[in-house]
Amino acid sequence: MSTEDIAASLWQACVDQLAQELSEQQFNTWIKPLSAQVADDLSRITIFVANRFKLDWIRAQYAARIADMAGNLSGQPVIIELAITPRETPVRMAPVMPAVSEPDVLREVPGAASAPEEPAGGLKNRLNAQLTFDTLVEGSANRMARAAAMHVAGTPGHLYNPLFIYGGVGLGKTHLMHAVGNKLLADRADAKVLYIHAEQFVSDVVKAYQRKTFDEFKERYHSLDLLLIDDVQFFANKDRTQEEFFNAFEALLAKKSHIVMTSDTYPKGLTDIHERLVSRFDSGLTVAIEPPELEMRVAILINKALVEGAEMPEEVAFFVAKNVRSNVRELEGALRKILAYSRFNQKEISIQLAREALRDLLSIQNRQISVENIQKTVADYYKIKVADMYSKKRPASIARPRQIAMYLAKELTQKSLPEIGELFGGRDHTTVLHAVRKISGERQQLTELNQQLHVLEQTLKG
Ligand SMILES: Nc1ncnc2c1ncn2[C@@H]1O[C@H](COP(=O)(O)OP(=O)(O)OP(=O)(O)O)[C@@H](O)[C@H]1O
Repeated sequence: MSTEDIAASLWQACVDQLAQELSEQQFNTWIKPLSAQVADDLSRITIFVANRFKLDWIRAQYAARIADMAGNLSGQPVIIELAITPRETPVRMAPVMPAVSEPDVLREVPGAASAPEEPAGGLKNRLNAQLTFDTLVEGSANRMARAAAMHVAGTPGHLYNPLFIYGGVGLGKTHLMHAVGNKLLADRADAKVLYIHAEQFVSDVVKAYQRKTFDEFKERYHSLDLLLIDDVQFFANKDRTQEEFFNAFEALLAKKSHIVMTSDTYPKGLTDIHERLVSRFDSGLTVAIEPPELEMRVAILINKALVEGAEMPEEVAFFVAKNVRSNVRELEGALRKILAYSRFNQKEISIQLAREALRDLLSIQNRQISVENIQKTVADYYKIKVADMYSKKRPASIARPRQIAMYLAKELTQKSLPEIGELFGGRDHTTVLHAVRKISGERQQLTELNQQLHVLEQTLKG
C-alpha cells in the first residue's frame, strides 16, 4: 500500500469509528460532509469544514475524539487542524485544540443537529441513494418486512397503508425505508417523496409554530406521494407534533399517498402517544424486523466486505457472525475494525486477525453474557426464584421462563445443548432443544413474547 493510501485509510478509519459512535443524524450532519488531508507521516490531519459555525462545532464536539482515535490507530500522537473550505479564497487555517465545549455555540436539542442545514423550501427528499433493496440482504429476520416494503414501492397508495415497521436498533428499518423511496423514484422520477426522522418533524413543527408558517408546512407535508418517517416513538409527549402528524396522516391517506413508519416497538407498545394516532399506525400493516439469524449475518458480512473491495473468507465471516449477534450496525462496526486492522498491519483477513481486531468487543461479551447471568436476568424479569431455573418444578409460571432462559442461553452464549442442559439442573439436551425450538417458533407469532425477548436481550447485552 502506498503512503498516500495509508494516510487516506487513517482518515477513513476515524470516520468509520465515528459512524459507530454517533447517532446517524449526528454523523450525517457533521462528519459525513467533511473532507480531510492526512500528512504522509500521519502526524497531522487537516479537516476541511464548510463554514465558521461548523468549524466551531466540530472543534468543540469532535476534534479531541478524532485526535484520540487517530492516535490509537496510528500509534503516535496526531495533531488535528481545522480549516474552512473557501469558495474562492485560499484555505484559512484555524488552531484547533483544546477541545473544550463551547456552551454558547449550540445546545443539543432535538433537531438542532440538522438545523443549520435546513433547506429553505424543504423540498429535498433526503434519501440516501446507497440504501436500496439491492444492498439489503434478505433473511428470515426481515423477509416479511422486505416483501411488504417492495409491494409498497411498486404500488404505493394501495395495500398496507400505512406500513409500520418495528424492531430493535440497527436492524435495517431505516435502510428499508430508503429502499422504498429510492425504488419509487427509480420508477417514477416525478414522485414527491420525503424521508424524515421523527425528531426533524418535531423541529419542523416547532419552526412552523415560531415563524407562523403552518401553511407552508402543510403544503409541504400534505402534498407528498410518499412519506417515510423514522422512529415515531420520538413523538411521545409532543402534543402539538402529534396533532400535526395526525393532520398530515389523514390528508395523505385521503389522497392515497403512502406512509411508511418505523419505531422501536409495535404501535400498542408506544407510550405517551395519543390513542387515535396509535390506532391509525396499526390500521395498515404492522411488521417486525428481527435480529438477523446466523446465515444472514454471514451473508451481510461477506457482501459488505465486497462493497469495501475486500474478500472475507466464509470461515472468518462465520466467526464474526457467531460473536456479533445483536444487530447489523454492530456487524458493520466489527467489519470496519477488521478491514482497518488488516490494512494498517498489512495482513490478510483471517480468524486470528479478526480475533485481534475485535479483542475489546469479544472480551466485553464474554464478560457479560454467561448462562448464570441469563438465568438471573430472566428469573428477575419474570419474578421467579433463580433456584427455579434448576429445579424440577413444572408449573407453567416457572417452566416457561426456564424455557426462555434456555433459548437465550443458546442464542447468546457459545455453550452446547448438553452444556446448557447441565447448567439447568442436569436436564437432557433434548429438553433444551425442545425449549429452543418452541420459543424461537413462538417468537415469530407472538408479538408480546418477541417484545419481552427484545428487552431481555438488550438487558443482557448491556
Ligand atoms: N439486511 C441488511 N442487509 C444489509 N445491510 C443492512 C441490513 N440490515 C441493516 N443493514 C445496515 O445496517 C445499518 C443499520 O441499519 P439501519 O440504520 O437501517 O437500522 P435501524 O433499524 O433503522 O436502526 P435505528 O433504530 O438505530 O435507526 C445500516 O448501515 C444498514 O444499511
